[in-house]
Amino acid sequence: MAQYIGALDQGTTSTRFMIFDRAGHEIGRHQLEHRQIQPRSGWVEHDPSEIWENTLKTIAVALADTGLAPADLAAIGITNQRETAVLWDRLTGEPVAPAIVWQDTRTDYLVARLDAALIQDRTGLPPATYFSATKVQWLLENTPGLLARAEKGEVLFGTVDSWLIWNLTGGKHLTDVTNASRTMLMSLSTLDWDDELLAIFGIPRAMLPEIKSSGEIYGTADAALPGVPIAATLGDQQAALFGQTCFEPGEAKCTYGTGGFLLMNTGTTPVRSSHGLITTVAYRFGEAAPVFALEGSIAACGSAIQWLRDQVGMFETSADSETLAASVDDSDGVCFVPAFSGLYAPYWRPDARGAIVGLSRFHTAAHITRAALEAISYQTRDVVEAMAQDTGTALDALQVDGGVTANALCMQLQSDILGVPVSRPVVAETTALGAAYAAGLAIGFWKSLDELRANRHEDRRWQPSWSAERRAGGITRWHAAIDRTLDWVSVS
Ligand SMILES: Nc1ncnc2c1ncn2[C@@H]1O[C@H](COP(=O)(O)OP(=O)(O)O)[C@@H](O)[C@H]1O
Ligand SMILES: O=P(O)(O)OC[C@H](O)CO
Repeated sequence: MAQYIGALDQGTTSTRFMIFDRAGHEIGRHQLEHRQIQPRSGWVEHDPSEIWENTLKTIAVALADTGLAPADLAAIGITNQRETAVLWDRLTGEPVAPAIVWQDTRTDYLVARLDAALIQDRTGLPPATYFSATKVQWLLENTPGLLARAEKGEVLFGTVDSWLIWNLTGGKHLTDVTNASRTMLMSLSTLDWDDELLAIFGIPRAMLPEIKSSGEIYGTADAALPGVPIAATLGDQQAALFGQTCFEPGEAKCTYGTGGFLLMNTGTTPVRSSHGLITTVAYRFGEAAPVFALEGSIAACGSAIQWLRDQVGMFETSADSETLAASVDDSDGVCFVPAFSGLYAPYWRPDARGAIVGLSRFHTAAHITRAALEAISYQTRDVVEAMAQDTGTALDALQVDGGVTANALCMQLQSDILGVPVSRPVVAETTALGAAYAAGLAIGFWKSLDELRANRHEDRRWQPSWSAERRAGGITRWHAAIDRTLDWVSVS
């Protein structure tokens, strides 16, 4: 058998192809950013063709840089930004519209009309612009002739995993159950598309992909990787949970990328949240029982840093945020709530918008940047609290990963604000690693979950240093700042 497994990680900001060996060590990678297209306030789009072109380039360069051939890969796994909706023409394979990205809020008026109890009960998701269903509905209602073509099966829908599999295999229309669970169209009890939901959103079944498990051979990649089996697909947050080897109920991780996502494995029984969390599918291998997770999704995490960098111009690179924030001892009472797309978990307030409060003439870019790092940590604390209330178990440490965890100050603040240790693994690219692990397990490259667990090694651990009084004061001020962001826009 070939000695390596590949992972294609198509994230909100960038696309990367990574290659791992049997010990879970990274052998090589290539990564390319794509454009964040924001034609109007609240709209966020990606160009599906650009994403596909970047996919081909990252695969080619990663192979060239490592001197490997496709035949050296035993399989690849795919992992992707979730919820983002892509529609394309079945005959030409061309996108029929820009992809509507998970952060996009243009469909808030459609969400406001939904029966929240029905949606939540059927899908495990609180109705929100975040999920795919209203994005597809919006495209069908606002593109002349599209609905008629979709009804005839001429126009297809998929989340980004489906788009990539379609292109990699030359025309298979599939998704996996973790991605399907984010569309707001799948029943959590049948794990199939739900006819009543399809009717509510006006989405023809003919345009939907077939729902497969997260780990099985879907086909071989004829483009870019001739002959290599595609053996796993998971949404990126579920892949990170898997890559962090959270295989047992109660094990959790938090990934800090463009958004922030805390997932806890809840075993083979879905746990319903009473505190603003999502019930989602964590993974399923073949016909085995599905494993579920509780998730706290935070809309803006690294994107708050990107915003200060790109829109406001406070620093040159994301890494500079750490140096700038470290130049002051604290945020001196400044709070930054990056509710750019409203607030997700545990608040689910589409009417909220971002705010920086507590400013005086004394404050500088350093205080605001430090407040952004604190906000990432306070938002995470809010979902950790909700998780503790739902499960009755408090976390005794937090496993972290994702781009923002390169920021040691942010991780120290996270430990201070949570009051528990924060642990980052040696392989911080746990999303890609999780997709590789799932693919490797599906083809027998790795034999057991225990073998994968033995590969996890801690790189760095941060210990809490704040007094309980300081922590309590910070949390009170954070919640006061949250209150000031609410009721800012009308969503009906
Ligand atoms: N040193 C850093 N400090 C703070 N934020 C960072 C740092 N490095 C990267 N980021 C942020 O991390 C995000 C990218 O993380 P990544 O895990 O690649 O995200 P995604 O999967 O969403 O594309 C960006 O928003 C970037 O601004
Ligand atoms: O691209 P990321 O890592 O920010 O993840 C995006 C999530 O999948 C959205 O639900």
